[in-house]
Amino acid sequence: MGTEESRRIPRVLTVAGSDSGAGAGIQADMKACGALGVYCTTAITAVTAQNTVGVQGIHEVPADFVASQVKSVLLDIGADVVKTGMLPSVEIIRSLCDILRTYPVKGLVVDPVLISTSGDELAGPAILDALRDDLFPLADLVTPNLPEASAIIGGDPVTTVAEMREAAEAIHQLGPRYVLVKGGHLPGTNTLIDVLYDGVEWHELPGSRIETRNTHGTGCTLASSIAAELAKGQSMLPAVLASKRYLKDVLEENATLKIGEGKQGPVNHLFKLSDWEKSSTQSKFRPESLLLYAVTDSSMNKTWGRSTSEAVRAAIEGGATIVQIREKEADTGEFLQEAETSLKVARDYGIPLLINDRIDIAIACDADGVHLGQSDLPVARARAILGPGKIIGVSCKTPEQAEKAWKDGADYVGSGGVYPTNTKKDNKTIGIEGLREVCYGSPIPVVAIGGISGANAAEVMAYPRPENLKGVAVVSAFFNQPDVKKATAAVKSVVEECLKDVSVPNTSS
Ligand SMILES: Nc1ncnc2c1ncn2[C@@H]1O[C@H](COP(=O)(O)OP(=O)(O)OP(=O)(O)O)[C@@H](O)[C@H]1O
Ligand SMILES: Cc1ncc(CO)c(N)n1
Ligand SMILES: [Mg+2]
Repeated sequence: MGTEESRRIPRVLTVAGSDSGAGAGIQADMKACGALGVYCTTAITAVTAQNTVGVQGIHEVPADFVASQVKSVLLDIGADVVKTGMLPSVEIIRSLCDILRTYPVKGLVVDPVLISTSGDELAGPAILDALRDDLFPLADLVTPNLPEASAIIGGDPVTTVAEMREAAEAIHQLGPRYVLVKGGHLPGTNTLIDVLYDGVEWHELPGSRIETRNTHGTGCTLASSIAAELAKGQSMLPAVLASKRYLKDVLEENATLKIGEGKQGPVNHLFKLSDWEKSSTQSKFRPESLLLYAVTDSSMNKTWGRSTSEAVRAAIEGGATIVQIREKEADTGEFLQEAETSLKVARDYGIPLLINDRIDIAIACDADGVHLGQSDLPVARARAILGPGKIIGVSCKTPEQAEKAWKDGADYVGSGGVYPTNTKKDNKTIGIEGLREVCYGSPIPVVAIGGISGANAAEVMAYPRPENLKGVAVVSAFFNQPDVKKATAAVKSVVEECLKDVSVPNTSS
């Protein structure tokens, strides 16, 4: 091994149940620890079938196998802190206590999971005695919710802060160093208080109630994030406060998130890692954007005395849903300049703009992607350079080319020339039949290109058409015209008619 000091990471071992809905249980613990930079190992005590409606089933893991999981972790990876969640049998509790006496850890956080926030029972009354007699005396912290606190102290109601304080004191008598009675179930108040008791002092820790359905797993999350903070070396009160801050962020950021149809959505622990809608790992490509694809041509723009960006604006105002800057004559500086001004226009309208062939230009102006021909940079290399967040289209004349484009990471295929065209020299015409063969052989969406205009767009897009044929790409019929906006709108109305027409079979094919 090199002389380099090996890096350490705080470790938590969670001994808990699996929540198939992933808002609570083992899944919550792993995600919360991950979000807080702590390595979380697991010993699964039960597998539950759960969702946002409630608990549909529980399958207990035999106590000896829970013990094996715990030992496998402690004897190799080790743990700074152990956190317990759902412990569905007395045998599991007792075998865990035996192990913890043999292999002591720095901290033990016990979330006495009896009843989930959805009100479903997760552990029967027999568990209570084992928790009280065996596990609590070993615990640094016990974190009951209000129903659990009530059950632990024998059933007296715990629905006010005063009763929470009394319950915390009574539970502290059972042996844990600290007790945190969680106030998420406090009725009719906008301020939720958690009460932390250390045997001498009560800390009433307030938090505003956040209006959200996504509270399934709040207790597990609080307990495991406290375990994570303790594993980092925090003392108890700062660890609890840091965890409450984390949970507050999670609940606030995901207040309106919709997961599941039930009353209780899950906690979304890892929201900070990436916002899927913005993250660069999420392709921006939407197949429906291929409906009306405007491909610019600088020689036509010169003929009609308009700049590329003026042509782009007119096409978008006429209804173009995606734009490609195709420049075969200009030098790189001119091309980049055209691309940048056109990109500003496209961004104003929220329309994706791709660059034809030139991946360097696409990168330089941060375009939404590139469209590559068969003789351009190989698609796999372009994908490796551009990453997953950019759109890549590929010109294909055969189903084999389409399948290869897909395998190499393309988002869509441009297939043609469907009709003879002047805008691409020596371009083989494949016709409607050739286009359909490519569509049937392509796993990814297809846009038709080549000589398409208002006069023949219906033939291309008429129903029935291949499901993945998403639109038409047009050059001359848009840009070799006195009024680009009008010309674009004319083709758009033909195509949109075809989309509406899903009943009458196309008679011309
Ligand atoms: N709507 C909410 N807004 C803000 N904080 C909340 C809300 N609901 C719960 N909390 C907080 O979440 C933490 C967990 O409390 P709660 O009573 O929900 O635990 P629990 O019932 O064990 O949760 P679960 O069983 O779903 O894991 C507490 O700090 C509580 O104040
Ligand atoms: C498996 C599991 N553990 C804990 C909770 C706490 O709510 C839950 N709902 N499910
Ligand atoms: Mg709970």
